[in-house]
Amino acid sequence: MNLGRLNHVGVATPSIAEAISFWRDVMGATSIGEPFDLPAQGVKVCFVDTPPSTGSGQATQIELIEPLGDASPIRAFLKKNPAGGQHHVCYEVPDIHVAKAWFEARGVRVLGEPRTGAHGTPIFFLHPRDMGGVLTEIMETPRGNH
Ligand SMILES: CC[C@H](C(=O)O)C(=O)SCCNC(=O)CCNC(=O)[C@H](O)C(C)(C)COP(=O)(O)OP(=O)(O)OC[C@H]1O[C@@H](n2cnc3c(N)ncnc32)[C@H](O)[C@@H]1OP(=O)(O)O
Ligand SMILES: [Co+2]
Repeated sequence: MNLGRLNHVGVATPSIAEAISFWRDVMGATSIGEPFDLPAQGVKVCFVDTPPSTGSGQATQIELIEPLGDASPIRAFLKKNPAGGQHHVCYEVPDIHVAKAWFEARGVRVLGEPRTGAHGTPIFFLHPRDMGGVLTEIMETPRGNH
């Protein structure tokens, strides 16, 4: 399995609207996307892109997520962390099925089957207890970005 780049850091928030003001006014972010709903994943999402250092690399991304619906998987997290907080990290891989088999063969709990994530490619999550306490998302690299 070829582990790829860190695609995004997921930050849970009770209010994407308030988080956008913070990232714009306090953090000085200039590339803030339009929030969009992902009902199948139980979240409202908004991407905040931070530019690459001059002349090198790719932008980094904060993925703001707000609960959508009663069954949202982040409601329990926000109950423990009412102001929100760093929720997960996401790495890219070239092939989601090869990656799933890789982690399963190493006894890491894969949470559910691959499904389409916020970037439009297949994703799955790895249980934080098997990942040093870090909820980890694995996503297939968008075509054209290989
Ligand atoms: C997919 C769309 C988008 C994208 O990028 O494409 C997203 O990223 S959406 C992100 C939201 N979706 C998910 O998080 C789905 C995966 N998450 C889950 O399945 C659950 O949240 C799970 C299983 C990680 C935790 O479930 P729950 O909170 O209901 O259970 P517990 O409270 O009992 O937690 C069990 C255990 O895990 C620890 N925990 C929970 N959340 C986190 C976290 N974000 N980071 C680190 N650790 C976490 C919790 O403290 C418990 O640990 P314990 O030692 O037992 O106290
Ligand atoms: Co994510």
